[in-house]
Amino acid sequence: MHDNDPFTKALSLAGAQVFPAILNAAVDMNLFEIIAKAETSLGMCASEIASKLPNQHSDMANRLERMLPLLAVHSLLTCSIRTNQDGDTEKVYALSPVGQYFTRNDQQGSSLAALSTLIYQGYRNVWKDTKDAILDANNHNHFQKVYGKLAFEYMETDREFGNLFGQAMSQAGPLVMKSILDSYKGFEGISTLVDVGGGYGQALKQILFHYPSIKGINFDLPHVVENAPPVKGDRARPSQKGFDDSKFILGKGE
Ligand SMILES: C[S@@+](CC[C@H](N)C(=O)[O-])C[C@H]1O[C@@H](n2cnc3c(N)ncnc32)[C@H](O)[C@@H]1O
Repeated sequence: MHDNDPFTKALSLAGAQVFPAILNAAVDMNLFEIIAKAETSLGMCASEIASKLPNQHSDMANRLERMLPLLAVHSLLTCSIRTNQDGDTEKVYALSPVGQYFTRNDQQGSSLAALSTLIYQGYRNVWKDTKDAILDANNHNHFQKVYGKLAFEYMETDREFGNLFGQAMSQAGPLVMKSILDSYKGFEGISTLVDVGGGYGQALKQILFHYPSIKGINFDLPHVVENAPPVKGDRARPSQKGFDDSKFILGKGE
């Protein structure tokens, strides 16, 4: 059987739920952060990774050895063979350029980890009845049907979900904004910029960092603004290119 053989492809799709579950477990267990700190570029073997986990048991490395190849098949890790001093070989795993996006190792602490947790765990009740969202003619907002409220109203009552949403947006957003700022020049010449629905204000902070003369107003719902982590700037050197947080204002919507 070949990889592109229809039965092989169909069989792998029949088990398609396994990969999101393993990716979610890897994010929850901080595996990408652990592997990112490997001492050599070749990476770490399963028992070395297991030794860094807070939970220890004798089968841990063996269980990791069953999940790490799946992450490698999906290009999140690289896998190579290391020969030890005694001549034994073992598999070692390192972070790939794709896997880097699931760590928070860049300067802004941006990452796709919280976004994947939001989509897998945060929305788990929404996924259960997906077909209902299609078949029920009266279902115009599936989130509202499942939770009894519109998404942003619900987030005000379920702070855990609201915080996860806020983290997902503020950690993933900068990765997109970085490319926008590289090519889009429409912010040039603006004196005041209002980000309506700006969440925790990370996107606005990035724009103000590139355009220090802009005054920014981050506008969002009161509970979002109240929970936003403080935005720290570069007040000591406001005339230099950088982010001056005296120009950053939080606006509360209703
Ligand atoms: C998809 S998120 C965008 C997050 C943000 N732009 C970022 O990059 O992190 C949409 C945002 O709109 C906000 N929002 C929804 N309804 C709002 C309203 N009536 N007034 C102000 N903000 C609102 C939500 O709280 C949420 O933070």
